[in-house]
Formats: sequence, C-alpha cells, structure tokens
Amino acid sequence: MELIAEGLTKRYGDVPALTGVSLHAGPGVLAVLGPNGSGKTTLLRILATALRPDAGRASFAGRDYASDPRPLRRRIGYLPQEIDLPGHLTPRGFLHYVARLKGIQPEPQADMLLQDLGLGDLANRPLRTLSGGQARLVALAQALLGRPRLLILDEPLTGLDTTERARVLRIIAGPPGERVVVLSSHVPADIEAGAAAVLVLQQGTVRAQGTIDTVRALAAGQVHEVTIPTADLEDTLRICQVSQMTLHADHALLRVVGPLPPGLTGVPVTPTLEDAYLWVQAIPPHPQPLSHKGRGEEDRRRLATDA
Ligand SMILES: Nc1ncnc2c1ncn2[C@@H]1O[C@H](COP(=O)(O)OP(=O)(O)OP(=O)(O)O)[C@@H](O)[C@H]1O
Repeated sequence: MELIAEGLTKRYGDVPALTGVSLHAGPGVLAVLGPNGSGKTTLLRILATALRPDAGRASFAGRDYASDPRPLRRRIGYLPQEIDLPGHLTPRGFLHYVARLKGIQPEPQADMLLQDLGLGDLANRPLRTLSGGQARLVALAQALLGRPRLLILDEPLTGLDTTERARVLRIIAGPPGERVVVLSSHVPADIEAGAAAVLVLQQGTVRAQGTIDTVRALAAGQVHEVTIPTADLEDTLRICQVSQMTLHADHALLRVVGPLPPGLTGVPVTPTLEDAYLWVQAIPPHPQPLSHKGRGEEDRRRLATDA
C-alpha cells in the first residue's frame, strides 16, 4: 500500500505552482511542510484527484491516477483547505449524510468519530454555532469516515490548541499499517511527534524529503545556541536566521540556524525539525526538478529522500 508520485507539475496560467515533485509514501503520516504559496494545496488537490497535473504521474496501491479516478476516490478521504459546512445541520446529521454519500452505514462509526474527536457534547448543535476549531474537527471527521486507506488532509491541525493537536494527530494516523496519510502544515513542531516522514516544499519544488530524523540530520552542525546582550538583538536578527528566541532582562538566548557571522560565538546543539526546515529553505535551490531517483552525490549531501 504505497502512494507514489513522479514529476508532478502544475501551472496556473503563468504561475508555476509545482515543478517536478516526486514522493513515495508508505503507511503512516507524511507531512508536507512549506511556506505560504509553496504548492502544498496544489499537491494535495492532485493527490486527492481534485486536480489534474499538467505533467507527471501518480499511483496509489498500484492504481494509476490517470485511469478512471472513481475507484481511487472510494479509497480516499479528503479534507480540503476550505470547506463550507452546512450551518443548519448538526455534526451528527452532517456525518450521517456524508456516510450515506460514501455508501457506508453511518452508525456507529459517525458517533464514535465524534466521541474520539471530543465533539460528543456538540453532536446535536447546529454547525453554525461551533467555533472555528470545532468546525474544523467536524470537517476532519467527514474525511475519516469509512476508514479510507489514503487520507489527504490540507492543514488538519490549524486552529487546534496544543494538546488537541497531538491527540488529533494520533487519531489521523490510525492503527499502525492501516493507512497512508498525507497532510500539510506550516508548523514543523506540530507534526514532529506524529509524522513518520516529511517533505519540504519551496516554490513548488521538493527541498527535502525523508524520515523526521533524516531531515533533522540535514541541519547537523548548522545550529547554535547564542547568547547576546539585548542591545545587539536587532542587528543580530538582521544577519542571522533564528528559529527560537528567549528574552531576558539584559540578554537574549537565540537558536541560530546556518553559519555564524564573524564575531558571534555559540554552542552547537542538536537540530529540531523546525531548525532543519529553516536550513533546507536557506540553502540554494537545485537547478533541476528534484526526483527521489538518480540524484548525484551533491544532491545526496543536500537532500534526504528515503521516505
Ligand atoms: N487558482 C489559482 N490561480 C492562480 N494561481 C494560483 C491558484 N491557486 C494557487 N495559485 C498559486 O500557485 C502557487 C501555489 O499555491 P498553493 O495554494 O498550492 O500553495 P500553498 O503552499 O498551499 O499556500 P498556503 O500555505 O498559503 O495555503 C501560489 O503561487 C499561488 O498563488
């Protein structure tokens, strides 16, 4: 049960949204990280069969995306970036409706999902009375209905508080080996504890791909803890890439990613995913579309692609 994509390319008119994106995901969670406009939604829409690529190919469990998409769609649960929930329905009514559309018995699955996602007490309230985070969980529940083998989730953790995020990520991942999940996020720390693999997109190309440990290791030797007087903070932030900062009365403790400028000293520290995410975006882009196959030694040094 594998999701494989090779050379996915998509333009919107003159705008290149994706260029030669390849990925390989087995059971578990693959998190697609990238800044605004890097192509995450475009990639996820293609993987959900909601958008056709201009070039490239994809397959899930051996079934090609270029053939009839309907059998594939029956195996996919999809949470789009934006979803208009019918405000007059209750969460339970909405999930029962979606379950019928998916051709599955609504009960007890819908009610169990509502309980698991902490929505049990809200099951019978109109959706328009739910908070943004609560409504997002209902939208997530519709994707999970029917236990799809492939889950494509665009920013499923946005709007959730910290403890919720870890719990929801565990529900999304499901029992080991049961499903392939591709989700997008802006926030590396949110997925660090729950994702098996990560893919970093920047300007529509893959900048890094691999297990969390492999991607973290790309920034080995590039991260330092630096203490500076508060008076130097503004100048230091101008010339350094900082992943974390703690302010004290007279000094600041910074996590600096990348080479230290002359005059600045620091203690080397083990990179977090956030550090590596900043680092891989800072290294110069590769001139060719990236693929997980056939790269040279130079690429291997920069990128990891063992997902
Ligand atoms: N319908 C469209 N028409 C024209 N350009 C588009 C369209 N949709 C997306 N784009 C452009 O394609 C690029 C990739 O957009 P995409 O939405 O895939 O990025 P993203 O990483 O999901 O961004 P965000 O994190 O802000 O949601 C951006 O430059 C965006 O402006």
